[in-house]
Formats: sequence, structure tokens, C-alpha cells
Amino acid sequence: MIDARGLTKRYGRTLAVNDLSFTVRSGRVTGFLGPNGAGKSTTMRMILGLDRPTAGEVRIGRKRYADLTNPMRHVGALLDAKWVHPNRSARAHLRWLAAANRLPDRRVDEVLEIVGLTDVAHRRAGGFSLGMAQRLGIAGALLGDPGVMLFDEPVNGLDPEGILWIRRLMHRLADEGRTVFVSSHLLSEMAVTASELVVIGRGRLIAQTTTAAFTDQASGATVRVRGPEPHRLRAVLTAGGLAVDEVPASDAGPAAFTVHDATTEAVGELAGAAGLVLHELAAQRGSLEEAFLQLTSRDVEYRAGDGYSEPAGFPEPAGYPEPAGYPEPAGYPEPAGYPEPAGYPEPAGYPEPAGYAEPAGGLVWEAETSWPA
Ligand SMILES: Nc1ncnc2c1ncn2[C@@H]1O[C@H](COP(=O)(O)OP(=O)(O)OP(=O)(O)O)[C@@H](O)[C@H]1O
Repeated sequence: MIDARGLTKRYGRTLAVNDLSFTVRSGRVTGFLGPNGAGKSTTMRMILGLDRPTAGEVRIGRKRYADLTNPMRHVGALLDAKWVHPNRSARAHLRWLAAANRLPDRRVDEVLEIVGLTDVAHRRAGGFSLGMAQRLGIAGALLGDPGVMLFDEPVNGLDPEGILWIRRLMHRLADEGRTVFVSSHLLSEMAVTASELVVIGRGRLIAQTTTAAFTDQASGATVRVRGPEPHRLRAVLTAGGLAVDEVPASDAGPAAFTVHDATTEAVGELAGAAGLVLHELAAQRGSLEEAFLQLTSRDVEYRAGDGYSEPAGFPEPAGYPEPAGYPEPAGYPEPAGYPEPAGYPEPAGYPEPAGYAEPAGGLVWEAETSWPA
């Protein structure tokens, strides 16, 4: 578990992280989401003891990083994949890392196997592609078999195969009971990788919630429903106080209704009480992108009358540029047979520390942001 309380970091006039509190739980992938310059890397560096907070603190388990004995056994991180001596082989790099951290040498071959680098372990790391370098970085993070893993923008610059590999690895690590905290400014990638989200903007917490609740709450829950008696169905739902829109037949499916701000339970019970047969009843979830657009517009409305003023020292990150050469993983196909880990059950073996309380459910709307459109 990672527990941040009041975490604050100021660089001169720039408030990079501003009174940030959140909890990252074990046994699931938690996405750390925010636009460029939101403060994600700074927060991760503070978790890892590489930056000292101006105020507040962060704990891994129940200890601060500085108080961990042999930290690599507790927390592994991929911050910069190219942090490796270019003339060392992958195996030599990992053996050096293991020796420096008093970790057993046999673990080197184990982690090379996990990340699929066994066959190239003798090659110079300086000649590795970005994808291979990422794998080597992850092997290093896994050396101590830590219960907590941090990844800072791990898919930046990777091809679709590399992105998919990282995503599957994170799910696997979470299924093993580890705490997996992964930062990204890519909403689409987080939507399929993370089951929980910590969302920040300009250094402040916007939301901590499940990915599903975030999209539901921000984009509103809608239900798709269809039956053999559409006229009666519409009348029954409307009489039940629900807003109904017709969806004409298309390649995507036969004609149906979209019911707004409703649950499948409410729609099903109204239909059942009227004795109506249904052929389809499904919750429709908005995309994470839609959720963020909704969030932004809400903030604009909220700000209109509340006297909100821009805090000093919050420069707008200029233009939120997409890193050069980074392809948006738009719509790359999910390979057949790829199973989404069902429900991220809490695995045995990483018990929640005593006294840990589940954060209150629902969204925590605490701050404003300007998400790039
Ligand atoms: N060492 C530093 N000195 C001064 N300012 C810094 C330093 N590190 C970060 N900042 C500033 O703090 C803010 C947050 O930066 P940070 O890199 O943590 O954001 P990020 O969310 O990780 O962004 P990105 O996705 O672009 O990496 C930015 O305004 C950045 O310019």
C-alpha cells in the first residue's frame, strides 16, 4: 500500500504538488493520471525518497522510504528506462544492481526470464530498443521481488506490442497481490490498464475512485434496452420518470432505446412490473475521455460563481505537447483470448496493514483542472 498525506512540493515559485492525499491499495493496478506537468513524476520521486517533500509525507506500507531496510525488497520502480550503463550487458547490469542491493545473484536469471530477455541477456544494453530497455528497467525493479511497484509513463514511445506486454505484466503483478501504481497522461491506455485511478491536475487531487465509477459518475450512467414491444416499453419507462431516446437500427445492432441516468435494475424492474419481455438490457459506459471532458465543463460552471482565482505559481503547461514519436495507441486491437482480470480480487499474501480503512466511496472532487481537449 502507498499512503500519501498532504504531500506538497514547491520548486521556487512553482507548486508542483499541492497538498496531495491518496491511497494506493494492493492487488490492483492503480492509474496515476494527469496532463503533462500535473506533478505525477514529482509525486513518484517523493514516494521513492528521491525528492524531499516541502510538506506532508508518503508511506510505503507503514514506513517512509528512508526508513525501509533494503528498499528494493519493498518497492521497485521504473522511472527512466535508459538509466543503464550502455556498455554493460543486460545480465551484467542486473548482477551489478543485485550486488549493490545485497540481493541474491540467482534472482537475475529469474527476472530476465519474467521480462523475456533471457536470449539477449549477453547483449550490450546500450544497443537495446526502447521496448527492450523498458523490459530491462522492469527486470531491475523486480529484482527484490517487491510488494510495491511504481511505473512512470511506462508505455511512452512503445509500439502496440510493447504496450500490450506492459499492460499484461501490470495485471499479472497486481494479481500476484502487489501494489501497482502507474502514471500516464494517456486516458485510453489507463482505461484498459487500471481498475482504480488517482487523478491529479496542477498538483492537486481531482479524484480517487475506480475507473468504472469515474466514467459513470462523470459521464452519467445510461442503459441500452430493447424488446419486441418498443411502443409499450417506451411508454412504461417514460411513465416511470426516465428519459428515453430511440437508437435507430444500424450496423452496430437493432433498434433500441437509450435510457439516461438509469440503472439496469431500475429499467428491468419497470419492464418486469409491466410484464414486458426484454431482448437486451445493458449498462453503457462512457469512455474515460468523455468523462474528462465532462469534468472540465463542470469545472467551468463551478468556477463561474465561486470566486476561484488562479493560484500564483501555476504556469499552464504550454500546449501539452505529445512527446515526439509517440503514437497514440488508438484502437489497437485487443488480441483474441486476452482475459481481463476479473474484478481484481484481493489476493492472499499481501495483507492490508492493520487499521487500514477503505477510502470513502465515490469521487472526491477537490480541485479544478484544465484537461487538454
Ligand atoms: N526539478 C524541478 N525544478 C523545477 N521545476 C520542476 C522540477 N521538476 C518538476 N518541475 C515542475 O513541476 C511541475 C510538475 O512536473 P512533473 O514532471 O512532476 O509533472 P508530470 O505530471 O510528471 O508531467 P509529465 O507528464 O510531463 O512528465 C511542472 O510545472 C514542472 O515544470
